[in-house]
Amino acid sequence: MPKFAANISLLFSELPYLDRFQAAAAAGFEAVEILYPYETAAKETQRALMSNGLELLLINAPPPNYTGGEPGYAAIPGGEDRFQRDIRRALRYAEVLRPGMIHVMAGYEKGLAAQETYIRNLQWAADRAPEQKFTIEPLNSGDQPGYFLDDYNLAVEILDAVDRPNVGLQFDAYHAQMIHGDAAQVWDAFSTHAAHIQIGAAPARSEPGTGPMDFSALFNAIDESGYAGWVSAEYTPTTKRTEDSLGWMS
Ligand SMILES: O=C(O)C(=O)[C@H](O)CO
Ligand SMILES: [Mg+2]
Repeated sequence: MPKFAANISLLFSELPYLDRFQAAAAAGFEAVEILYPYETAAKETQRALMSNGLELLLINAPPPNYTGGEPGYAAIPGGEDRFQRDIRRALRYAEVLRPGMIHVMAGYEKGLAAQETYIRNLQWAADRAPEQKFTIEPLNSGDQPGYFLDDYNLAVEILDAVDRPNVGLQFDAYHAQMIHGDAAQVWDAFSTHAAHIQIGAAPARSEPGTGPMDFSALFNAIDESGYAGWVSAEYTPTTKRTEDSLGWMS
């Protein structure tokens, strides 16, 4: 069985932000992700992580409030200055919070110029912080119409062109299923590029077991692939209390 982490932007969101850490630890999690930690002073989040013995796996860049709600500028031609400011800000948080990874959001743009911009910006980020791991994640176009990175083949093309050891693929089983129709097949095809895994059940992005996806088979495939990292639960629980949605873990 893979080791499971909790994305506390979605899980435990029935609780105030700072209370989610204790709830995650009490539910047995040893690691968490926070999509956007930027509204709280980094020291406060650091205290919450440390006092609950939690490892921080991942944050996103950029912070959506700071950018006016846009999910990223990495693939926006002409947005390079903004992108660099975003990454510097994320890195300031990362200095305190020490996330294993920063997911770099691409933004809404299509075409060759966007692709070239994305590659150059990712190289810039990777070279600016060579000790920091960065990820890119395809998001399905039903949830994110017009988002640049909407396909796993494209993600690998980008990673090959970026060609930096500290930039990898974030495999999200929910998005993989929504984009390509079979998350397990996507895992088989792209697992060698995976730096991180997130899970949620299509089509509602709910807990495993609530849709047609076969998570036992997927977990077996993940184990068999030799992937030794975390598998982070990133879904909206169908239950009132997140704890009541965790039956799939056993
Ligand atoms: O939507 C997802 O699956 C993500 O992981 C993004 O980070 C959303 O912010
Ligand atoms: Mg995800």
